[in-house]
Amino acid sequence: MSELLRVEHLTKIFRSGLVGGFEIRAVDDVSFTVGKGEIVSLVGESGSGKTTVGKLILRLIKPTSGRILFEGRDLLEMSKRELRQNYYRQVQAVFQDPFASFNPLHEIDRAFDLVFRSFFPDVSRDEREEMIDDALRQVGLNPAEVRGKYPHQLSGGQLQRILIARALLVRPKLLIADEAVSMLDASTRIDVLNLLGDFRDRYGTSVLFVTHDLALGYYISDSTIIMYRGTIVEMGDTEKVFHNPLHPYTKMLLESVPDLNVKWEFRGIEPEKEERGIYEIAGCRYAPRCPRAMEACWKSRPGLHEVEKNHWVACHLHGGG
Ligand SMILES: Nc1ncnc2c1ncn2[C@@H]1O[C@H](COP(=O)(O)OP(=O)(O)OP(=O)(O)O)[C@@H](O)[C@H]1O
Repeated sequence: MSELLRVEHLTKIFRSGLVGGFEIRAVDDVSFTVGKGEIVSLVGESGSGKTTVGKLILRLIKPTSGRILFEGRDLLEMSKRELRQNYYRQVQAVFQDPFASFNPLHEIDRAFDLVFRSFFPDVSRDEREEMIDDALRQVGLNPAEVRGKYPHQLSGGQLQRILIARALLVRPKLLIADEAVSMLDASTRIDVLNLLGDFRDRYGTSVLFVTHDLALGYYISDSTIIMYRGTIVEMGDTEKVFHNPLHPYTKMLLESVPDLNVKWEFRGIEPEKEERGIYEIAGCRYAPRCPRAMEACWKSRPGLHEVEKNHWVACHLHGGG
């Protein structure tokens, strides 16, 4: 599979407070690739840095260090004009809350205005109407039922489909879907996920699927990246990561995926985690929570190590030295 996106040693440090403030390494030395037509899930709990990675790729924020290459071109070397005219035609995004993406005072049709102004300024009115109808049909909506409606007259699933229709209208090479199905009910969620898979199969669209939900990641992706506190702890072919998880954090995550045979039970409330301490640890950031932490885990940060073809893990238990 040829490469579309390459992220190299990406780091983003946020500084919190002025005097006596501290640094949050939201993304810390993260490297991975997304192939053409590949669906990659970026999985991790809240605060692991997933959204920050997505924002860096969308160039909404600048990295502290590291590079992002799209088809070999360094994003930092692209001018604002190039980003607007070329990059955003190739890289589109859909976010979590569909309601937040629409102006409640405007008909949903207005959501397409910017796309047409930016990328199809010369199409006629009739062509434009036809393109919107066609895009809506492609995401399983009946144009007659949704056009001319206000956001409050449609469901979250319908609005999210409209946003996906808008993103896919420009036939991007990469779609960043950041918790894009999290707010939908279970059956709509699968429909929307299937839609992403369908687009990949039809048009070769690559997808970076950002989620905290392992089951959804497993369902849709070819490759999986597991993040913990800004770092990648394990990544590789989805089947390998899920069926042969090696990092204690991945194992813990997989054990906590609800299973029909396991009933939820109260296990006490986890104490508040000390954010500051975690970012200052010299070794593995997972060490404070890891049941198998050894001396080395506190002293040095394990690097990603290829344990089998297309399966990497950053753990001292598995040779990451
Ligand atoms: N603009 C910002 N300023 C300061 N800290 C930030 C900023 N954006 C994110 N962070 C911090 O960076 C860390 C990673 O945040 P990020 O939103 O990328 O995580 P996430 O994995 O996407 O979590 P969630 O699923 O809750 O959105 C968090 O500790 C967060 O508080």
